[in-house]
Amino acid sequence: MPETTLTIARPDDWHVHLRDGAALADTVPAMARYFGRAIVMPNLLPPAVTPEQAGAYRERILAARPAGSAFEPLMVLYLTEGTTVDDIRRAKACGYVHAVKLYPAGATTNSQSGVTDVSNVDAVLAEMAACGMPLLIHGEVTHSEIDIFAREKVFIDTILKPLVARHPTLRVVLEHITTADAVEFVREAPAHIAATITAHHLLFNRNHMLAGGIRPHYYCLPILKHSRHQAALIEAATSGSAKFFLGTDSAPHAQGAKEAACGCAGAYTAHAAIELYAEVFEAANALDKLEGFASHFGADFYGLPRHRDTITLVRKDWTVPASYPFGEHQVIPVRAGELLAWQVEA
Ligand SMILES: NC(=O)N[C@@H](CC(=O)O)C(=O)O
Ligand SMILES: [Zn+2]
Ligand SMILES: [Zn+2]
Repeated sequence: MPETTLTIARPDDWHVHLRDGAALADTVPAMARYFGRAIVMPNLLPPAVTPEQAGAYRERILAARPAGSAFEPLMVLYLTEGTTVDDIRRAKACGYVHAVKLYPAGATTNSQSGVTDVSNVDAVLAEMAACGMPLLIHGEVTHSEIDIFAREKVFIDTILKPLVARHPTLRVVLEHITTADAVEFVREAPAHIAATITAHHLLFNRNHMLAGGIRPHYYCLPILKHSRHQAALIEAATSGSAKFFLGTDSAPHAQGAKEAACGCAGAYTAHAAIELYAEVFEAANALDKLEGFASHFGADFYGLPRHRDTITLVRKDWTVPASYPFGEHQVIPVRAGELLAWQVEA
């Protein structure tokens, strides 16, 4: 008999995009539905590069919370070649900045202010290692001659391995991993090097995006890979290893920006995040491993307390709406119009 309910400690999302402005009225309530905390990505236009800018962004998020919500946004500084050691010290001291994000310049949405050569930020990384500030990494190279499906592996081999060798105590999260190569790198690395895994990279491979028609709502970065990489991610997420934890990378874009001749990268999953992960863990016969992945390992890595309260998932079919409001626009969610098997009890 399949399990019909599952109660787990309240989960957190260790990688999400809430955007800004009018969109916050939609993205923050969606995230606050049952997530206790979220690591909020700083790739705004312009990006949040100082603790003051991150603090102002935090206030805008807090103001968009539904009445009575205890949802806590955990802020991240956007690393640029202008970031100073003093920025890191002030970020550590302010209490609300929990990490610094490395975007290789040109790698993804709003990464144009990112880093062109990581050796230019070594002094800042040394300060982060000294004060225990985690570095979150979008792990892809950007050179036009490198195949898009190889960009994560080439980044690990040519940028990340030398970086962790230069900064052996730096806490690192390789974000939204998509390959067996990333799983292997993280698994073999010391305990202070971890990874987040999205629901969509567990549920889908590149055939879902490209076979039988091109489906722009599956287009995200790093791009969906071969099913053998998907299998490696499922194995890692459901293994019970504390090095792999939940980060949705829910990244909403307006419908028109995705359904375009040159569409934006990003998949929206905040409408059904834990519900989508539950489907993956159930299919892998590993529902007993969902709580560690979703509610324990990320908090432990960031040195934050695990939540004491719980949420309950119920096995009950529901149909995902065709779209959700997104500021002045609409966003098309992952699995729009399709059935999902799990629901979170209100
Ligand atoms: N993942 C994506 O495809 N897009 C993200 C950026 C990112 O996380 O790389 C976004 O901000 O839209
Ligand atoms: Zn990214
Ligand atoms: Zn992201």
